[in-house]
Amino acid sequence: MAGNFELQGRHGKSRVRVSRVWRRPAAAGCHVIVEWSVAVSVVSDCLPSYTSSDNSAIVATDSIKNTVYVKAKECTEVVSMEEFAVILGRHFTSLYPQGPRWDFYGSLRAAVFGQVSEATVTIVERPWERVVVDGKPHSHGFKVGVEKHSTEVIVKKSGSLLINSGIQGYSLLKTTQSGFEGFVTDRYRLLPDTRERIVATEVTAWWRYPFEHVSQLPSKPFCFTQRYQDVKEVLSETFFGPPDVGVYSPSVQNTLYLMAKEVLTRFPDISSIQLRMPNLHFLPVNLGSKENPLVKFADDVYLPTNEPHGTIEATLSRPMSKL
Ligand SMILES: O=c1[nH]c(=O)c2[nH]c(=O)[nH]c2[nH]1
Repeated sequence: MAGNFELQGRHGKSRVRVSRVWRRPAAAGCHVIVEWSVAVSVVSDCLPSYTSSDNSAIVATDSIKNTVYVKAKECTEVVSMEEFAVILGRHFTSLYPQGPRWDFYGSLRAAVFGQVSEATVTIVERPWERVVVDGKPHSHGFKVGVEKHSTEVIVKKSGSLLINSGIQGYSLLKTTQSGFEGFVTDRYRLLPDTRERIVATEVTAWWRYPFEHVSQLPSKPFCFTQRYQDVKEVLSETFFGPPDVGVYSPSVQNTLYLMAKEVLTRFPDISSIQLRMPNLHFLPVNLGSKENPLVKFADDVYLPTNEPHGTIEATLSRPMSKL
């Protein structure tokens, strides 16, 4: 309580850019590099700093930023961004307070202040990908890819944990095997039924791992990075279908559902997935007049657009356990 009002606050540091290289000896193979943009936000018992000039319980956002670099340094073995986020979350929720503090007059002052009860760590990766030269993966050469892996981890002082991971900017398109027909016909409808169109989207996916307490984290490191690659592959395989014939999509909605279902079917260690798939329309080009039919559309020339676009999203979860 702050006066007659209820006050809640959180603070932290955003866009902390850190890159970590693991230089394995030549015999062990390749160098590994990651580049992460880290945001840390803590809920802490420093309400007096909002309501008065007492900053004694604030963990400075500058110290939060410094911690990111210290922890990156301490990771002598390759870690995934999910593991790194858990390391940071556990650090902030276990280090503070460092024990009771006593003020000048010997009274207990800070035993309860400064406690970080919760830390949210968000990381977005810049997708450096190993280059291939002469058909061989390069030991220390990288180029930037497109779609981005990210994670959001929430750790509470109790050890309660939430790990979400995701993909952003995953652009997919197919030139056929897509249609849209049988939808509502009313006075606003102009769109004809079609069984032949381009479908293009930029997938944003978020999925949740089932580890709900730090004690449930697998002791043998679970490879979150590999799971990210797996999910990406399953999403694209389901979107496109087999290379030679593809798979017919009756709507973005149906394709989205099948993509989400395939992820949950293939990966028991994912408890739910949210997909956002904007429908980025490729409009048929018809130009001309009665006298001068300049361009007549024959499934060949399109006007690519992203404004306006359809917005289609859904979340698919496993049923809650009845236990
Ligand atoms: O796959 C689609 N779903 C829609 O909901 C929709 N609406 C629209 O105009 N075109 C499409 N396509």
